[in-house]
Amino acid sequence: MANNTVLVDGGQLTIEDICHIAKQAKSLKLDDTAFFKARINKGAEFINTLLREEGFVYGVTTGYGDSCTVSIPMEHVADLSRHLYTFHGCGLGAHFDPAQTRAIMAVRINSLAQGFSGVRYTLLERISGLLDHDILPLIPQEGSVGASGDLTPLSYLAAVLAGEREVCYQGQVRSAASVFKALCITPLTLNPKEGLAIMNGTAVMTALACLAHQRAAYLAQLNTRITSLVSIALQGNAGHFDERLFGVKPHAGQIKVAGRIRGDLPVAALTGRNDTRLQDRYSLRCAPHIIGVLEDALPWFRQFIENELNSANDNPIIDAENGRVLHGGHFYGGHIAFAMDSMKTAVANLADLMDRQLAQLVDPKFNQGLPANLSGAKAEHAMLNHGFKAVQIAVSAWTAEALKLTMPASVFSRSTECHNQDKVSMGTIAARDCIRVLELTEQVAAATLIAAVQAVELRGAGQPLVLGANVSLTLSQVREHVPFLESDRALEQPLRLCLGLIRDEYWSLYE
Ligand SMILES: N[C@@H](Cc1ccc(O)cc1)C(=O)O
Repeated sequence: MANNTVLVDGGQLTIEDICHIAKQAKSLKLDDTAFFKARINKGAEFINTLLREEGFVYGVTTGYGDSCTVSIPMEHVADLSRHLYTFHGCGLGAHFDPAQTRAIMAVRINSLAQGFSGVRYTLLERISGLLDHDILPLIPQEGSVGASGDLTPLSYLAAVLAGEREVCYQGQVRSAASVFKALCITPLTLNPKEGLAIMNGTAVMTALACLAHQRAAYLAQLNTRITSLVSIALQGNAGHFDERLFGVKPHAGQIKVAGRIRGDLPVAALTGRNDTRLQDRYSLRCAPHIIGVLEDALPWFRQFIENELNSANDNPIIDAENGRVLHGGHFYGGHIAFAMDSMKTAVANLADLMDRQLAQLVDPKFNQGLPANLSGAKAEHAMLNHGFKAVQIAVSAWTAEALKLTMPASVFSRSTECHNQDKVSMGTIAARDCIRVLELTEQVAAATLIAAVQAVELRGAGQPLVLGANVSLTLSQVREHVPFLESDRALEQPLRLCLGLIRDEYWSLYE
C-alpha cells in the first residue's frame, strides 16, 4: 500500500490516519477486492432477503425511533431514506470547516466498512468518491444530541450523496446538483436502510475527537518547551525537575514532562543547588504535574477514540454472517463525550498554566529584574513603552473563555424525541467545546511563546546565557518569524502568524 494512502478495508484506522485524510496529507483508498465487496454487499442482500421473507425490518419498513410502531407499506419503503435525511435537514450554526468535514466523512465510511450496517459497497464508493473529488457537504455544527447518532449533521452527507443540498467545492459554496452535473456524477438513490446507516452513528463527534487529540498532544509539548523558556528567563530552580524527585511520584506522563524540561535546561543550572530561590511558584514548580495530567490522559483518550472510530456505531446492527438483526444503542456517543469533556478540562488547565507563567514574566515584582511588561525599549524611551501589557490582558481573556467552556456537556442530557431518546450523550457538544478550548489555548500558547522568547533574550542581554540545543532551536525558529519587540508594536499579525505555525506543528519539540 502506497504510504500516501489510508486503506479502508474494515480493519483498524488510527487517529493519525483520520488527521492525514482531513489535512489532505494522505488520501483514502477503499478496498476494491472482490472479497471486501462481497463482504459488504452481503449485508445489503440480507436485508433484501428479510424483506422478501418476513416483510419487516426496523428502520426499513417502520418509522424511526419512537415512531417504530408505524409500519411503512412496501410501495413507500423506497421513499423512507429520503424522508429521513430531509426531515433532519434542520442544522444551524456555523459550518464545519473542510478538514473537519473530510474527517467526518472518513470516520463514517470506516464505520460502514466494518460490514454491520447493511449498506451496498456502492454507497462506500460514493463517499470515497466525494473525498477523491474533495466535494464537501456543507454541514451545520449545531443540532446533534450525540446519542441517536449525529443524525442531523450526518443528514447533510446523506442528502449530498443523493445530489441535494450544498457543498463546498474548490473553495466555493455550490449546490450539490450543479457540481455533480459538472463532474458527470449521478446522484445515488439510497436504499431503505442506507439513510439510517449513514446518519445513525457518532462520526461527527469522533472526527472532531481525532483532530482534537492531535492538537492537544502538540500543545502539551509546546507548553513543556514554554515552561523551560520561562524557567530560564526567571532564573528558576532547575532542581524542581530532578529525576530522583519524580521517581518517587511516578505518573508516567508527569515523569516524561519533567524529563523534557530537564533536558532543555542548561546543564550548569542542574548541577548546583539554587541558592537564590528555593521554591518557584507553582506555575513553574508544578508544571510537570499539570501538563503531565494531559500527557497521562492522552493514551486513554486515544483508546476511547480509536475504539469508537473502528466500531459499527449504528442501529440496527446487521449480522449477515449469522442471519441476525441486532437492535441496540450503538449510536450512543458516551465514550467520546467523556473523552472530550475530560480533554477540554486538561487542555484549559494548560491555558491557565501559561496565563500564570506569562503573568510572572511581565510583572517586575516577580520577574527577577526583567523590564516591566518585557519591554525591549532603550532607557530613553522606556517610559513610553508598554511591551506585552495588552497581550497579557488578552491572554487572561482567552484563558477565562477557555475555562468557562469546561462545563461538562455530558451531564446536560435531555429527554428528547417523545422520551424514546430519554438519555443522550451530548458528545458532539463536548467535542465542539473541546475544539474551541484548543483554539483559545493555542492563542494563549502563541502569546506566551513570543513573550517567553523575548524574556530569555532580555535575560541574556546582560550576560549571555548558555542554552541547550533544543531551546536555542526554538528561539531561532520563533525569531525567523517574529522580531524582538523593542518599541511598541501592534502584535496581532505576529500572533496570528504564530498561531498558524502552532496549528501546522511547525516547531520541532520532543521525540
Ligand atoms: N437512533 C434511532 C433512530 C432514529 C432516527 C431518526 C430519528 O429522528 C429518531 C430516531 C434508533 O436507532 O433507534
